[in-house]
Amino acid sequence: MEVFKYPAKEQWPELLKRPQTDQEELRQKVVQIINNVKTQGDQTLIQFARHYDKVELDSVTVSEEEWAQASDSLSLKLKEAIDVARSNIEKFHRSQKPIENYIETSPGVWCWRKAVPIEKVGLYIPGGTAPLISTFLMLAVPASLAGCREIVVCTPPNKEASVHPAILHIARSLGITKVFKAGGAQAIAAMAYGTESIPSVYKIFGPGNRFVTMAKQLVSMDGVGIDLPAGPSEVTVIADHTANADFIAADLLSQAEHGIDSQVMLILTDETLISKVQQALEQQLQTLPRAKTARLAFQNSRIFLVENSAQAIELSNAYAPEHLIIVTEDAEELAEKVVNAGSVFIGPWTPEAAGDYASGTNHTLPTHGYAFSYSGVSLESFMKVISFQKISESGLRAIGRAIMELAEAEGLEAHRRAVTIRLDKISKLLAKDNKNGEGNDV
Ligand SMILES: NC(=O)c1ccc[n+]([C@@H]2O[C@H](COP(=O)([O-])OP(=O)(O)OC[C@H]3O[C@@H](n4cnc5c(N)ncnc54)[C@H](O)[C@@H]3O)[C@@H](O)[C@H]2O)c1
Ligand SMILES: N[C@H](CO)Cc1c[nH]c[nH+]1
Ligand SMILES: [Zn+2]
Repeated sequence: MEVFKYPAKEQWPELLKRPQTDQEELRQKVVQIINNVKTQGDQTLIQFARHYDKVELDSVTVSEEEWAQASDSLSLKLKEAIDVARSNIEKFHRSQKPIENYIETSPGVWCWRKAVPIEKVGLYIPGGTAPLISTFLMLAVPASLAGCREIVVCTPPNKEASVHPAILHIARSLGITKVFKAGGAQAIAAMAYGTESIPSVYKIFGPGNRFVTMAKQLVSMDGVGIDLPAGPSEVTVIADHTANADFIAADLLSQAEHGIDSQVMLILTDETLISKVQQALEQQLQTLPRAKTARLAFQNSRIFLVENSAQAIELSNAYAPEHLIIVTEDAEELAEKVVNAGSVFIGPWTPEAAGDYASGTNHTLPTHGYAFSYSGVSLESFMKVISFQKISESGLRAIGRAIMELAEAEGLEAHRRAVTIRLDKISKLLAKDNKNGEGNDV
């Protein structure tokens, strides 16, 4: 990892750049894949599985036998780990249930919102280099809690031309039956437009590589909802003299091992940590199975030495990392100053891996600078909030003038008349009541 000592602010934009890819070339490739799926459906999925996943599929559907064997093939330890993670994810996401506020904005004018589940959702579970069982929990648990009626799942087939049994085990426990063997951009297209086997959905969720992320962005232009651009993983660590170099190295490696396009950043206020972390990284890489991938990811990654924690947080906010770990004396205070990040991990005992798997927060998070404007997946992501209003006659009289004035200013006469026609009617009714001696307000 290249080291930058006290970089001047003008250099920050260049130093904080994400790994670049030729977006136009990528877009053209993905458009082609999407078009193939639109015209040839399942056949394209089977062809791409042969080409990219190196497996021969008869069908993209999971067989009865695969479903039946899934749970038995898992160890008890893995099942227990899944239960712990699921329980915490459920607790945290259940607490996100939107509150329905019933507000009287003016006398007689009532406004409220109601959250309803999105009826049909598609979950993409990455599986190119690792079967992300945890991503399935992160998406399927809130989708179920939200009450989505139809949950469609796509994940690349593994070497056995099947789906990881843990995914099937979790699916069964949540009552999800529509799991398909399809990966990459073609899976996104299948869930957006439908194929013979895969139903189309209203909104697609899930992280993935650049092909998946580009496909989500392209189908979103065609009216299909997407959660967020959740691409190659990132972590930034802010550390001072109190931090443990071995812990820092482990956390940096945990994201670098995801893929060669991952990016990890280390911001230090203590110069002596630079060599300590570098040594720890080298030592841990010796026994890391995915060391080759991590080393390549380090080519995109950087170490910054800054003067104090205020500068550290400013630099991190200017980068907007997917994950931010803060291990400084004033970690909680610094965490208060975070304005751009997907998820924050405070103190030495909070590894980023905890959020990846089992603390309860969602790990589907914005990358590539999207944390400037996007949040990670939550329970609300699986819901739409519909606004309602009800106005009484007196309520319309109270706000009618404002509506008419604004409509007139916009030159939209029909809008103005939609109010005048009612106010005229109210006036006539009032006049009639007065004549009859009742004089009630309406
Ligand atoms: N941001 C987040 O919240 C988050 C969460 C988990 C994982 N991730 C990221 O998700 C990514 C997962 O990537 P992955 O590759 O392991 O799995 P993936 O499932 O996203 O992609 C694998 C599929 O990509 C397609 N593909 C591979 N090479 C291709 C090519 N040259 N042209 C067209 N299509 C091709 C194949 O169909 C393959 O099945 C990683 O970058 C990881 O960091 C992000
Ligand atoms: N760190 C990834 C999100 O960027 C999520 C993940 C899944 N499994 C392990 N990690
Ligand atoms: Zn991870």
